[in-house]
Amino acid sequence: MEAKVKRLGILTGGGDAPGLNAVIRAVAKVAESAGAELYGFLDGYSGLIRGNYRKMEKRDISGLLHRGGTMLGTNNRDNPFNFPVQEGDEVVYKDMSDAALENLEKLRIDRLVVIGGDGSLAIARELTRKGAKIIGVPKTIDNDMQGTDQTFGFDTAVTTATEALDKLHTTAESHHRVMVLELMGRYAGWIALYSGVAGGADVILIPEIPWKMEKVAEKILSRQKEGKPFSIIVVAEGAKTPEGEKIIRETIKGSGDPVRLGGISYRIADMVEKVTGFESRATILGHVQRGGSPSPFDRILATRYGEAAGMLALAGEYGKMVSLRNGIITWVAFEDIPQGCRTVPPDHQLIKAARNIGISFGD
Ligand SMILES: Nc1ncnc2c1ncn2[C@@H]1O[C@H](COP(=O)(O)OP(=O)(O)O)[C@@H](O)[C@H]1O
Ligand SMILES: O=P(O)(O)OC[C@H]1O[C@](O)(COP(=O)(O)O)[C@@H](O)[C@@H]1O
Ligand SMILES: [Mg+2]
Repeated sequence: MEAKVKRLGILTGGGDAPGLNAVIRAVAKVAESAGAELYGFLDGYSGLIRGNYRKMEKRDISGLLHRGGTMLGTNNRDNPFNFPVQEGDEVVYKDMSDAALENLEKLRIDRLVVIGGDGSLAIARELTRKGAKIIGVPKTIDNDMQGTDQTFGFDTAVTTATEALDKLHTTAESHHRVMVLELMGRYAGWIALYSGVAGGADVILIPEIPWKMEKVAEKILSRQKEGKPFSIIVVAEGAKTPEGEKIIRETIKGSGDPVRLGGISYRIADMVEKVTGFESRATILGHVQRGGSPSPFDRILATRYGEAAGMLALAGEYGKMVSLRNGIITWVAFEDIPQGCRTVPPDHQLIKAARNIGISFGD
């Protein structure tokens, strides 16, 4: 293929997700076969603003497919429109988007591939309005992005969470306990729902479905009556308490979305002990869900996304995000991507199926 475009840039933004390296590899391979150069910006948008980059050579992309994380580094704080700058003893937040655009121009980067979640791609959309020519690739373990049916990283996170559930099962059964597993996902319950079903949870609590302690206790006690004096509860970090409170672990100064959720599982374990008399323990699985080698599904999805993004960029397209629709890779214009996070519809088919096989959602 003879490319219109001769020099591509690439960066990864937001929390890392298994499959980032597989996307980078696919973009690099299509660029190489079209005779185009590829420049990788380091640590997300901060590399673009500060001009920290590396030219990607053939040797850089070998051995990448199965590697977790991102070889380029990433960052889930920095926003070019509100970027921390040291002024004397003080850190002040400034609009540094012009510096980002100037670096693209200085390096004569024709098209930039941004691999990121809703936050990083919202920034990409703003930069596009200012003249940057960007192709987006949807990433996040949370699977909460609008404009696509699935993000890469989700399948691996679900696999990791399912393995954790299998392990919690044996100890729950041995000790006749209720084990509560808290999973990531921010304001969406996708990881909790999918791994809860895959791991045989008895109760799944997600932000999308308000729940009551009595209903959770009912499920635990009915299992006890059936001769199963142990239970597994999966809870999404974004699930609220029955009183509607979301549990925040910390707020990160300067971040566009400063809230970091965490801790609901401890509240639930305490309530379960009080209400049912069962001994209960909480586990927060945490960043293990973001790490490790991508599953075959994620390697394939990431490769398909990377190939499509590279081809679009090389053809001179921009202002588009690659997307998966009904098993087909396609694209969606940035301005046609609905705002906000894609949460689990409470009437999702998997929720119905889960209810029909006896899983409680606490409602
Ligand atoms: N809705 C938003 N609009 C604009 N910028 C955002 C938004 N949400 C987050 N950001 C910025 O985007 C960066 C990346 O967002 P984050 O949610 O951490 O990762 P991701 O790209 O995976 O969604 C954050 O540092 C934050 O500054
Ligand atoms: O790494 P941090 O700053 O603790 O952030 C944790 C958050 O990032 C995630 O792991 C991934 O979210 P993003 O893909 O939007 O970055 C969330 O599930 C979690 O709430
Ligand atoms: Mg996000």
